[in-house]
Amino acid sequence: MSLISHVRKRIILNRFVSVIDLSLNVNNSTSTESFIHSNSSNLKLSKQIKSENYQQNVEKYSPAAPLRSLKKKSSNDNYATEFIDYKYVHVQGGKGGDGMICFLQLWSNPQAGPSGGDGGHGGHVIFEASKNTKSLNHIKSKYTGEQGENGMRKDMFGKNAQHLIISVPIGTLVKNAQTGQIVADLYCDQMKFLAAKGGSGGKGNHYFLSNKNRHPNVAEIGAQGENNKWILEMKIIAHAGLVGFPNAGKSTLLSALSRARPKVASYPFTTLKPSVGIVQYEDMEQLSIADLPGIIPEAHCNKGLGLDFLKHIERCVCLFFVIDMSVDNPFEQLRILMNELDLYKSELLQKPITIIANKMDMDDSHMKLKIFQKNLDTNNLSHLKVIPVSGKYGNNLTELLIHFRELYDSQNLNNQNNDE
Ligand SMILES: Nc1nc2c(ncn2[C@@H]2O[C@H](COP(=O)(O)OP(=O)(O)OP(=O)(O)O)[C@@H](O)[C@H]2O)c(=O)[nH]1
Repeated sequence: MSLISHVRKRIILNRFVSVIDLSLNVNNSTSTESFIHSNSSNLKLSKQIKSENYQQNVEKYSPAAPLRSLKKKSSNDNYATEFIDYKYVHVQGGKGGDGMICFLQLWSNPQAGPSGGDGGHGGHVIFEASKNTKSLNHIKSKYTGEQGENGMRKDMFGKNAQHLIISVPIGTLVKNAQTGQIVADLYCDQMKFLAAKGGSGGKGNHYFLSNKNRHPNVAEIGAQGENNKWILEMKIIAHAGLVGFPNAGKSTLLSALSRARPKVASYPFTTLKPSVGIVQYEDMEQLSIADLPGIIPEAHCNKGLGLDFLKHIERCVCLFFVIDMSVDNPFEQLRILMNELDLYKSELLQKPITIIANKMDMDDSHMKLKIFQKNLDTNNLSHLKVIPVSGKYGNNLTELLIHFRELYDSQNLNNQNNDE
């Protein structure tokens, strides 16, 4: 055994023994060997002893003292990170590498001529649509491309820099920050937009060799990359948008379906901006749902959160109408919602619509649901699928999620993204 491994073994043994000693202090009946042979059972044993000691101490000193627990965050403290649907980005292409000035000196030919290599090109900054990117939250305000490598001696060229690829969600619009003009629509997966060109590499002094100038003492400096300012805007904010009256339970439902934590409260207009949650299926497919601000009659005339809210609906691929089954006339809610959408933009009603009958845990909700469905039949709306749920208690959400996935697969909501 080498000296080092011997010393290491001693250290490990010492540490082990000190753990054993600690445990032995509290339970002398356990022998050292038994610790060595069953280390895991020791841990359990020492934990048990510690908790027994703790109990004793509690009884000895402060029998009435309550155990302090970490303050539990209420769900309302834990807001969803604000959904960002546009970002202002400053992009700078990477600088080209500088050309080299040097002269080759060989033992046979001390003046073998200029041999400075060219600099490598700077990296471009590229926006690329990716189906795995669901939001613009990760986008920074400034990106600079990588710099090209400088040219080297013996005519060695510097390496070109790697391009910097920034992934954005499918359906991102790129706008000129100064004019607001749309310059690109990244509507399908892996579609790219060259946001800033990298600078070209400078020529080394070998490039300037001519009959007149046999000793060029000059080389180019690498060019600066392009400097551009863009606005990235998400055209589509979610696969499905939760549309409903204030207090219908949209935010509660989104929290139950995803990890988003929008603000939930019993007063109307708690949701002022859309928040988006991601639902992940077993095959790793991710679908997004947006909790949209509540709608009230005459929203199309800009009442309540009015046009702002309606603008967001346009950017969802399918619509889930959340109807509160605890109110006197739930069908009236649906009628007003459809009417408002129709008056704002009738095309909105062409989107796939599903009705979520929410608050089914409330008294009379089942009776109201029956009347609601009869009303659908009499108003020629029987083709609309109704899914009864309770967002608060998580009832029947699986059916809703299965329906959402089927809708996605059958209509290929992704393709719809592309067409819009
Ligand atoms: N009993 C019951 N109450 C619910 C249910 N879903 C939501 N609520 C309650 O309804 C109230 C409003 O819920 P929110 O989720 O904030 O409603 P919202 O539609 O997002 O409201 P706005 O943000 O104003 O548009 C809260 O007090 C919830 O606890 C449900 O399924 N059953």
